[in-house]
Amino acid sequence: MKIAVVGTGYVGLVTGTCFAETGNQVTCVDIDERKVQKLINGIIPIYEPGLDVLFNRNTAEGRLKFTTSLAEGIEGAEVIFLALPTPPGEDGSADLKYILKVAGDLGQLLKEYAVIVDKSTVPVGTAEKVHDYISLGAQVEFDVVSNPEFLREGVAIEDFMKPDRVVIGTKSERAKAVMSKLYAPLVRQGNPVIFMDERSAEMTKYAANAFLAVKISFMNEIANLCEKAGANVDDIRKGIGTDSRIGKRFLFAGIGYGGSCFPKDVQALAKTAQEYAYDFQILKSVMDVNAKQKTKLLPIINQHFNGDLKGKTIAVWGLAFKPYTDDIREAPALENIQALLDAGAKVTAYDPEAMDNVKNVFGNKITYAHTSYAALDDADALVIMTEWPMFRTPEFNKMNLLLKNKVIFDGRNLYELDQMNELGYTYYSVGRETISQAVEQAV
Ligand SMILES: NC(=O)c1ccc[n+]([C@@H]2O[C@H](COP(=O)([O-])OP(=O)(O)OC[C@H]3O[C@@H](n4cnc5c(N)ncnc54)[C@H](O)[C@@H]3O)[C@@H](O)[C@H]2O)c1
Ligand SMILES: O=c1ccn([C@@H]2O[C@H](COP(=O)(O)OP(=O)(O)O[C@H]3O[C@H](CO)[C@@H](O)[C@H](O)[C@H]3O)[C@@H](O)[C@H]2O)c(=O)[nH]1
Repeated sequence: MKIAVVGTGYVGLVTGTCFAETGNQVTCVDIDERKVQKLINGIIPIYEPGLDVLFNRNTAEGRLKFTTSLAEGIEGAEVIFLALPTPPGEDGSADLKYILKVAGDLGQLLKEYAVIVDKSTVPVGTAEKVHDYISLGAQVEFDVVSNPEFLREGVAIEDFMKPDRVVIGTKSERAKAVMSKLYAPLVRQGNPVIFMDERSAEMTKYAANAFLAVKISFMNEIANLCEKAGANVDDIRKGIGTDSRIGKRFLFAGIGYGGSCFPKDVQALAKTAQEYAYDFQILKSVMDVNAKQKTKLLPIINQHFNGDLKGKTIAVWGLAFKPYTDDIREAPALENIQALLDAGAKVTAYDPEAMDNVKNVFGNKITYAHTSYAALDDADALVIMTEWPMFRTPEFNKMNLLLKNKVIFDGRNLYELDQMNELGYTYYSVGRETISQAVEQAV
């Protein structure tokens, strides 16, 4: 099948590459000329494990192409995916300007029937709006389908090629047949294609992300209560996660969720609720809890240094919003580093993939270490923000020689409490230990 993907960000690139891998002829379109030139030259602008192998194979075999021309990209395409940004507008709702601009352009350009697919995360009613915008110029028949994407960064290829489910929102039998054919190689027994109407598909995407954000925030609140009550959130996680009704995943307490999706999508769903005059209380709490959780370690760090961080050197391990990505959008590390700088501390940071992106934010305000150990050299304490696997089993002997003080503030609960005790570390983590009265007052 010939398909077009408009937008070559995370989702567009993965969608295009994976559909090329399943034998389709794919053209990806982006207005960013530099990005398109890079892609034509074989340079992938994002770090995503496994993407390079598929990308190289499919570009080499001519199934995956790139252009800045929408007209050229959609020529002869049976399916046109819109994988465009939907950032928060000023009021928190999803800004549809990128989607509706392309929809208007498509109306002028379509020469034969095509299925236009909203792959972006868009609020209820967007498929209808896209339909209206295309209709303004279209001389041919077309359908607009909502097909939200559920991939996670870092495991995007696996998520895309072996999806738990594929949600397709359309009432058109013709579009259903086209989409079923396209997804046939990806859906396995038990991992179904679920058909529904457009509005329900749009809402499904927000419901999924908001539910996961609720799950994480709930555990973060349990963790905060554990600290007061002298319980251990890791044990609680195991204790409840083994109940199949609850499930083991997304129960990890820490310093809150970040990334390009949960924060903006929870906010956008809250805005949708407001538009329909529905008071969605849980969402308001989730946003509130997460905002507090992201900077949870700061008062503890401050208290540890008796309220004086001036001149202290803090090593920070982990800058990306989660491991296996270089994405720093809404990463808790950014807010924490800024607060440490504001308090007069010096920051030496290390991340295996996200350093270049962080340099664009902090420039020379912080120091960038070449290795995780180099970041510790003469540091007064270590702060852990992202759970990259390499941080899980460090050589503590080496760390002991480099750190000025054996102090770790761990936002991701990487180490066992007993182990840290034995090693003689002052170790602060999330939800696993009664924090001292003094710190508790500061929190
Ligand atoms: N990133 C994720 O993990 C993820 C997962 C699921 C869903 N989503 C959703 O998918 C959508 C895209 O997310 P993303 O992270 O890939 O976005 P992104 O910002 O990384 O990429 C969007 C791309 O669209 C391009 N673009 C903008 N206007 C254009 C136009 N008129 N024509 C062609 N290209 C244009 C931009 O240059 C950019 O390359 C969002 O709605 C997001 O919420 C993202
Ligand atoms: O138990 C957990 C799991 C995750 N997180 C945090 O939650 C955030 C999001 O993690 P994750 O969901 O793995 O990353 P994303 O790539 O943002 O993926 C989410 O957002 C995408 C965009 O909408 C969806 O497609 C995915 O299904 C959805 O998981 C990160 O900051 C994680 O550190 C926790 O704090 N605890």
